Amino acid sequence: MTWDDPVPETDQRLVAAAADGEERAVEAALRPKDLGEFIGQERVREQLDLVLKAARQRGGTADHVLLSGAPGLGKTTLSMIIAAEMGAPIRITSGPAIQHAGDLAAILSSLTEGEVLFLDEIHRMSRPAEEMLYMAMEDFRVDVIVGKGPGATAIPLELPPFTLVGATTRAGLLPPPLRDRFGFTGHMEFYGPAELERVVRRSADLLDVAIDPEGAAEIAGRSRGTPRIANRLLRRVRDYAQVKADGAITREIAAQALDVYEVDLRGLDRLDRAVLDALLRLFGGGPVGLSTLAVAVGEERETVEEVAEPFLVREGLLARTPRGRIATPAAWAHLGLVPPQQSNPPGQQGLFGQ
Ligand SMILES: Nc1ncnc2c1ncn2[C@@H]1O[C@H](COP(=O)(O)OP(=O)(O)OP(=O)(O)O)[C@@H](O)[C@H]1O
Repeated sequence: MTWDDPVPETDQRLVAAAADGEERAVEAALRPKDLGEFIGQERVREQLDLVLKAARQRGGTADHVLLSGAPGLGKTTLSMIIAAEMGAPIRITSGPAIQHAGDLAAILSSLTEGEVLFLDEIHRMSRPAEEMLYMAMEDFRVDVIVGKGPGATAIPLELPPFTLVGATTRAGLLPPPLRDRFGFTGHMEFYGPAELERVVRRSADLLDVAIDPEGAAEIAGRSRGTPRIANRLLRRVRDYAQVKADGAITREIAAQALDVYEVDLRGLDRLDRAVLDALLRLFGGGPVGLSTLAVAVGEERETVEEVAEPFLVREGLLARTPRGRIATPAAWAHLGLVPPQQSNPPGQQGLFGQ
């Protein structure tokens, strides 16, 4: 596997959606092996099931598949399931690992018939590689350039039919000619609490950890809609249950453990809460500029903007406005604080109606 990029420090948080190589190795044991085992994502699952069944009935290779969605929602898992359902081997690489068109040519020319090529972070591939991929996807052919300058010649190379599974967190960044060459695009959504609870119970089963439904629900509720985070929290709660109790996970044990790890009931961690806390206590709920907020929290501007804010916005706790960041009523409620009295004329909803 080539997930070569180092995970930034801020992504080493317990609630980060990204994973490093070590974690991916641990995750391998928890991956569902077929579509029936894959929890949630009903629509994508159903559509993919049809695509794969039809390809199998025709005795051919499945169409190229593009999976988009946030990290940790199961794109890699689905690509492995596609290969398994087609009875085909899978090759895994990523956009950033393909710097030159030659890197891609080497991979493509070594594929066997029907093989699945999983290209993670496909939006981060180099432009020449991307252009080579167009032809490979459409005509199962690449032009290998031999030599340099005016004497360079293109030698056409036939490829066996293969299925490309591209994964991206940013479907909008893909050039339309690339997007159009996928026969099927599946958009992965964040998971609901009931689905995450199933993920936790299934993983606990595989890890041979006793957990009751309330314990699973407690972990699910703090997992930010993301199976990867649910599995990671489960592993930390398992440690706690083993050291501090009899190993079994109940609601109480899960809550105690996640309090120790500073992951709150809604899945906010220390950084998220620090941002909200500063916004509410120091700036009365805003509006306040991003730079000022970052200084108040003692973090880089980018950290606040790219690491903390997306989840706070998604949760409806913070809003980005042209005049600065503002807290929503839910943010006051979440931190157990009372918004300051407003002196606005009747009909205006305080800070939020401005
Ligand atoms: N639907 C699901 N049911 C059960 N477990 C799941 C599901 N989706 C993901 N997981 C688990 O979550 C973890 C992360 O999944 P996966 O690596 O497939 O995510 P990803 O979307 O490819 O992430 P990235 O974008 O970072 O590569 C794995 O351990 C996987 O088993």
